[in-house]
Amino acid sequence: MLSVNIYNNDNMFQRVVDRWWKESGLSRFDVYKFRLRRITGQPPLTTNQVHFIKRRALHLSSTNKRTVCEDISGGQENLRIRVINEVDDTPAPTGFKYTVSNQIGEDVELPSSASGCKCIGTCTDHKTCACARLNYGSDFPYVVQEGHGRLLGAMDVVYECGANCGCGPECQNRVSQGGIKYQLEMFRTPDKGWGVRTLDLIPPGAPVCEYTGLLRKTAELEKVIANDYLMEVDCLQTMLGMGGRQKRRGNVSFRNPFIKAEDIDKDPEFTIDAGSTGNVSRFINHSCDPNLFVQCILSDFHDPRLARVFLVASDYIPPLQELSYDYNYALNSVRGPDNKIKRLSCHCGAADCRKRLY
Ligand SMILES: C[S@@+](CC[C@H](N)C(=O)[O-])C[C@H]1O[C@@H](n2cnc3c(N)ncnc32)[C@H](O)[C@@H]1O
Repeated sequence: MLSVNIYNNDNMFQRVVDRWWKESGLSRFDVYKFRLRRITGQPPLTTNQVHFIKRRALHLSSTNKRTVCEDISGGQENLRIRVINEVDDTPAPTGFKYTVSNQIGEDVELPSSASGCKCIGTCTDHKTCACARLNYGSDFPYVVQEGHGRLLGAMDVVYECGANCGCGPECQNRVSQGGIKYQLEMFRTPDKGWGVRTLDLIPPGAPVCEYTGLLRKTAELEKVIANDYLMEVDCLQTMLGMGGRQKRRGNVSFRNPFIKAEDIDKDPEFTIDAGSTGNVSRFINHSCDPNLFVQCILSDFHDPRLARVFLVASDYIPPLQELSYDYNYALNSVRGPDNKIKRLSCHCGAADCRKRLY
């Protein structure tokens, strides 16, 4: 008989493993799942701090939590994002302006909007939806169940419906649009500053949040003081197999009219700078064994150099688990103002941690 110990606050609960099985995760890793059974006579796995609430699988009440901010978004997100500090006396972060969508830098010119599809209401037929047909496999990239959409797999780029499409906001090809859909919480970590965790169960493929900030030319960033909140928009490089933050299928053909192949630079032309303005994504830490991946999405316009960047669940993420993605820095690639190589130790705690972020 196999049993496991579950720790919740100071309590230890032992459960029998009833059944276990293997599933394929989105990133093609094997995921082992265990169905647990309470031993006869044991108390249920719940404390007075833990409640089950409808779809929101697990929600910690605030009784023994120190809330330092009721909503870091100041009411801008659909769901409030509480900030908790049970570690030290650091107050909620300030010094940045919360923004739910990208701010456009002065020298950045946005392309004109894509023409969009001619569907009405909601797009249902991938053969006739002009946006669906731009995707790998000429299909809709998402499955939508009970109002929640999930990507079928990581893609070089996802084409969603946008501003000039005939369909409306309920369309199944607009899953990333309309703000956050899972309850998130910011919390103070012992060794990584602030971090973000989910209070909901997030299924694999679900877009969790957009990485927002000031969209600026990467070259311009050399003139300003570096910060820890930069995200290069490397959609084009990913599409062309020139690198990029995450492993991709690498099977999307390059057929974008905006850019001539000979003009393409190895380095992304644009970067989202969340140093002074951004959203909850700027607080998501790095892990060498992450539960989110970076996904570029095109909707209103189709220039991949200016794609929107999302963090998407790579697996089931249970309530209270910290969210993380792989920052994917090249080792020794970060230099200080004195031009000396900077090093930053990694505290992600993964079994196969690479020990350094950069
Ligand atoms: C984008 S910010 C993430 C939010 C940050 N923790 C905060 O408090 O604002 C990136 C910075 O967080 C810290 N960080 C993120 N992941 C880390 C990790 N795995 N180990 C150590 N520090 C980490 C590093 O200081 C890094 O430069």
